[in-house]
Amino acid sequence: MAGQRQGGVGELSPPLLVKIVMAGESCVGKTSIVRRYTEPSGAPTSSYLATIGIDFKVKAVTFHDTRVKLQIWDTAGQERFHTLSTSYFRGAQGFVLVYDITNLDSFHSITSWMRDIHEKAGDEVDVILLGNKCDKESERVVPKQKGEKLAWEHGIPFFETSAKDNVNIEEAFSVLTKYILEKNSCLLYDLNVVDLNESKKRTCCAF
Ligand SMILES: Nc1nc2c(ncn2[C@@H]2O[C@H](COP(=O)(O)OP(=O)(O)OP(=O)(O)O)[C@@H](O)[C@H]2O)c(=O)[nH]1
Repeated sequence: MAGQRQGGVGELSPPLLVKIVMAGESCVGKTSIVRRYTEPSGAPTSSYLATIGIDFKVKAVTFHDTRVKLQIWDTAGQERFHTLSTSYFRGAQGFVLVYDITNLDSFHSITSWMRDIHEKAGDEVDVILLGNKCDKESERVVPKQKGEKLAWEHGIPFFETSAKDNVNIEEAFSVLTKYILEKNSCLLYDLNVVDLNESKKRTCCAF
């Protein structure tokens, strides 16, 4: 059980570090989703500002008494940043793969993004698929069933989300975190600057 393992709140152990990477085409809403999840008043602004290169945010969560520090890397979806963006895939434990329900190309590109993820981060990483902008129902071109089918084919969870209306954002990250922690993979404790030698040690989760 997560509550009985080291890393529990009561023991004041350092949090586990989990690296999550946002992936998907430009303008699908990756930055807006990260902002909505990590900032208290994280509603997206109506003006679009493309991510240049890479950005990251940190969010501390407690999961079944285990403290977790989510390091969320927000990559740029523009083609010219593709090599840079995918270079950050290595070492990630989880991916939030996003398309826009009003943009068919962004949906069709998901298979290629999945290939990139497995090529760079291995087959064991956890991925969730998000069909974002579900508040724009009148402009929808990707039926929900198509998203569900694609996710089913890849064996990954699926949510339709709205960063604008805050629909399913918390739920999506919560499911991804749960999957990562349950996988019993080796995660690092975030010892920060307390003891640099200790922080290099790998510690296996014992769920
Ligand atoms: N209606 C609606 N608009 C959204 C939603 N999420 C994002 N947007 C808008 O979509 C545009 C692009 O959002 P971003 O979050 O910058 O997209 P991105 O995927 O990070 O784009 P890149 O940085 O180019 O990769 C912005 O104008 C947002 O306000 C949503 O859920 N609903």
